[in-house]
Amino acid sequence: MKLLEGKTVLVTGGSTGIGRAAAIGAAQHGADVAINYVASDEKAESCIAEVEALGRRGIAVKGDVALPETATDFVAKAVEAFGKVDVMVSNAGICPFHAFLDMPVETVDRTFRVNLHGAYYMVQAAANQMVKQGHGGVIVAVSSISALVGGEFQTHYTPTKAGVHSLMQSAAIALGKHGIRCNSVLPGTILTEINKDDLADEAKRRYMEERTPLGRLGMPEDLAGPIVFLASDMAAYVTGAALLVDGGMFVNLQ
Ligand SMILES: NC(=O)C1=CN([C@@H]2O[C@H](COP(=O)(O)OP(=O)(O)OC[C@H]3O[C@@H](n4cnc5c(N)ncnc54)[C@H](OP(=O)(O)O)[C@@H]3O)[C@@H](O)[C@H]2O)C=CC1
Ligand SMILES: C[C@H](O)[C@@H]1OC(=O)[C@H](O)[C@@H]1O
Repeated sequence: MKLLEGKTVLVTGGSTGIGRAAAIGAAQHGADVAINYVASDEKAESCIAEVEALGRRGIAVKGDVALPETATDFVAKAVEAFGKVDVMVSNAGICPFHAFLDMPVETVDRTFRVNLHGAYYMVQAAANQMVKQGHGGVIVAVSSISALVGGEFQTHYTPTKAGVHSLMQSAAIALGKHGIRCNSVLPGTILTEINKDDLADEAKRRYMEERTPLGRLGMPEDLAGPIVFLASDMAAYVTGAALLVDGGMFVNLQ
């Protein structure tokens, strides 16, 4: 059964990792897809090639989500190509691991601007388009298990993920009257570019695997199903919710 037949789905940070898996998952479920990305031209093109190989339409729009104009431009280009926006997956993010006491101001500012300001601008731009269209819509934000727990080298990152989680709760209230649902997914540790260097440390990787009741770290594709589900009518009465997708890592105290 195809869950997103005829829908237009926008994904930020769609060139690699979780965003790419969400874009391809949406296309597999019948959606046309627009992705945003900031640097990886070839990877963005190859994502769109995969979308088109599935018989769906796709466009890639380059832009830094930290800038508000990237959001309005992304939405405008998607509307130009496909006529509407049904779903926004706000996913783009960075996590430059660094110790707390000597954290550079620039690293803090950039992480906040990309992960939190970027999500805010994208969600707002998509919501304005959905309100204008007048037939509701869906926003799914990629938050993190890190919205709920800390990380020694993520003191600049975890507050942004808590912020994204909170943004979805408030947006669900602000946008419910327009028929727009807002939810977040909270991935655990998923093997992507964002943590390639961090998990190159064999001992750390083994420790993270052992903390996971399902016995393995996540793959980007593990997020595609939950994101497609939340974007679909199967989740028609789900808003303001947060779905952990972490192999059980969060509940594993002892
Ligand atoms: N991997 C994990 O364990 C977890 C990840 N997450 C979250 O998932 C999201 C996706 O990360 P993940 O797939 O792991 O990492 P990746 O590094 O594989 O993907 C990040 C994506 O975001 C894009 N991006 C980065 N900065 C910007 C920017 N300024 N403007 C526009 N696009 C940008 C990248 O584009 P480009 O390739 O062009 O640089 C890329 O498409 C992030 O929000 C992250 O916080 C949450 C929990 C766990
Ligand atoms: C980048 C980390 O490996 C990843 O990001 C998160 O949000 C979680 O903390 C994961 O461990």
